[in-house]
Amino acid sequence: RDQMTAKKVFSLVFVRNASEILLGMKKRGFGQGKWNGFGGKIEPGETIPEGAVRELQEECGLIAKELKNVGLLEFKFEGDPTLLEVHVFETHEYHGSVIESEEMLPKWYNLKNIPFKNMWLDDEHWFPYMLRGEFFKGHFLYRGEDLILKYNIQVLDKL
Ligand SMILES: Cc1cc(-c2ccco2)c2oc(N)nc2c1
Repeated sequence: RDQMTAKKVFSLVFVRNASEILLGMKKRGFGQGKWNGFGGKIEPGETIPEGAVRELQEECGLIAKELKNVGLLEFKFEGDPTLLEVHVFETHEYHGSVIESEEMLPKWYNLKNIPFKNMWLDDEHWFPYMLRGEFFKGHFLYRGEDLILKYNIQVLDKL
């Protein structure tokens, strides 16, 4: 059946320094109660990187001076035709100071101590690719938020 696949495009930005990664505890809405990168829906009229820079500043106060696209994640929820397309970025060069927002409580984590038990279940599968600097594409099928039915991850050469 040719079902209109409603696609929603999101950004997801991780701020890195040599040994740490900045995560935000989502205080409300989608993904509430989970540590994640900073991001949100790409708005009409903005490019994906522009949306990524905007959401990062809105959610934690930092202004990214450069963004590196490190991967692409696609999510489906069983019983929901919507495809979530999440463009993952890293930044190592930024200015401003980290502030708590209504959406997010930011916290630096040592790369050896990432709180996967309080993150989306898919993160444990693809974080190693990101931390190795590999460009990855992953697809995950969820049943609710607490069960991954199927997934695949591939390492891609740069686009
Ligand atoms: C289903 C899903 C969605 C997101 C998301 C939405 C907006 C930004 O990210 C995720 O992020 C992570 N790490 N796992 C995720 C799973």
